[in-house]
Amino acid sequence: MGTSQAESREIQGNPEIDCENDMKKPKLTDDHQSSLMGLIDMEIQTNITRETHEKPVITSEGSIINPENPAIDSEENGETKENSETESTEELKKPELNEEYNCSPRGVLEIPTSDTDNSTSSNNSNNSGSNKHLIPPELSNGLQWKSFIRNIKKKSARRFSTLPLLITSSELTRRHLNRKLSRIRCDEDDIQLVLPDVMKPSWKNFSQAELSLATDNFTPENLLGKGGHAEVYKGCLPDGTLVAVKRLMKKEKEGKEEEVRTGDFLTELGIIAHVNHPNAARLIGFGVEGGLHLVLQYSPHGSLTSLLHGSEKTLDWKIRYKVAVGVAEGLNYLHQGCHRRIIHRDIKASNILLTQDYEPQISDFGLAKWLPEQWTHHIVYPIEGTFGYLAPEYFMHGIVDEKTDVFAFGVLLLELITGRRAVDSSRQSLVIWAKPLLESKNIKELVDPRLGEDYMLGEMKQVMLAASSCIHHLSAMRPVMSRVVEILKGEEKGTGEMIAALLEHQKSFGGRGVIFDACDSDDYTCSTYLNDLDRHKQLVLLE
Ligand SMILES: Nc1ncnc2c1ncn2[C@@H]1O[C@H](COP(=O)(O)OP(=O)(O)OP(=O)(O)O)[C@@H](O)[C@H]1O
Repeated sequence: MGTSQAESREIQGNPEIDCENDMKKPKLTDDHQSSLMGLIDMEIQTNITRETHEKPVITSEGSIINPENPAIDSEENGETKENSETESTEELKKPELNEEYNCSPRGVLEIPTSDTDNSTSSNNSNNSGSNKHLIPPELSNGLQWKSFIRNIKKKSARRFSTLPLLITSSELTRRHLNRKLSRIRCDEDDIQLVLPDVMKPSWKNFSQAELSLATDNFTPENLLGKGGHAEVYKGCLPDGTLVAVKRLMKKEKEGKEEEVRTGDFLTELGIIAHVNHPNAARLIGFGVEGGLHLVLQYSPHGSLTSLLHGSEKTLDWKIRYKVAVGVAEGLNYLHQGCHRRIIHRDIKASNILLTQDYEPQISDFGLAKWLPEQWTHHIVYPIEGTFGYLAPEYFMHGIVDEKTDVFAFGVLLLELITGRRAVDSSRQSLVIWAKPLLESKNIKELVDPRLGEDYMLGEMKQVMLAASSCIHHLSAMRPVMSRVVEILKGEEKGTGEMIAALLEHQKSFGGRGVIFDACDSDDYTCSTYLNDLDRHKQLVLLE
């Protein structure tokens, strides 16, 4: 999460609640303390239902936007007022829920209540009688925990709207559970998590004292970075492991409601705990005392932004190419290789961290969305992300699918090629600047002058080809990430194979047809897109 980006995020909770339609949703009562992971699960569901705060927001980086969207306003907001936004969304997506996607990433992370709370558990979205879990006594009894729960309960009550539930206990069949889930123990604590077999991590639940010890009491000297709603501190565990402790800030300048920020934070926890790939940030543990904390693997080289744009030293082409391929593989995993289909929604240089050997890791899953298999896309509000990286169908219509990330990845590739920022200090969009040069294959003009001739021409051409196809203004024309990986590695397929791969890909998403895209029509040309982008920029800058 880049500071300016998060600073500009502005969301309002859904003021309209349809409690009567919440029959299947987890009910939280004072007597039934739900678990952290159960709450994460709810967070993910409610995340989908947020309504936009229609005011566009500008940030120091020009990074975030939340523009008024006429199409949305006229067609969907009206409906939202009467019937809830669900219906319009449903109409577009026509989801047919089945057991294959009846639990979200958050769903499988649930830690239901203690044995005495069986009644609540049965209401809980993912619980099944055979999956009882325990909250550690220090959590379930502690004031800290109670106030945390209370806080979230308020939020849950306010923000549950009428989206169809993606997860219900009845939908979780035993066969499904047996096949996909296993119970694991979470470190020494009595937390037991339900997780896919493949993952089996052992997260530690850190006490406040342990986190304070690790970070030297969160001393400013250990501050690694500050986002819009979190601060990240370097820490060292007693066994010498270096970690990054991400702490949710209590207050935010922007006025984003605390409960919404908590939601984003839990979203991040829910997703990050679910991913397991060398090119995705790794969760070591979490803490709930004295606020919400994520404990992550420490990335010694910091973010790609600092290496590419914030350092005197020129970043070698070899590392740039490694980053390009690694991020592509990480995204391909999120989209297709992961247990669930995850759209990151905020791919940008500051969210790519580098390990000791410069292996890139996708981080900051605060905006990520889980997309059910047979849905073509989400329509989301508010339109969050970072200006300069946003696909046209997203910033104009709020449409989110894999191609949203593909576009942002294309912009990231342009940064690696050119050494320029997605939006420079004079608010010039890198996409607008680079498009004509890519089309004319003007390598000399495009390539970062700091690189001189120190790059492999073949690799450079591959990265340029990938960038060019990823930033296509028509989402259907952008390649899927598996193909982007091939292009980057020079394993490009012929046209026939490409079409076959595309059809195969579509089949793998439940036979959906060509991905719906409001911008995908013959009369939506590249120049229309560039005009839109320019107008969009003006809108952001005017605010
Ligand atoms: N695991 C890590 N290892 C090293 N540094 C990290 C790690 N995680 C985060 N950081 C540093 O802290 C900064 C802030 O991280 P984070 O992703 O939480 O915030 P952000 O991206 O700035 O937030 P937002 O974009 O939501 O405003 C990062 O840009 C990075 O420099």
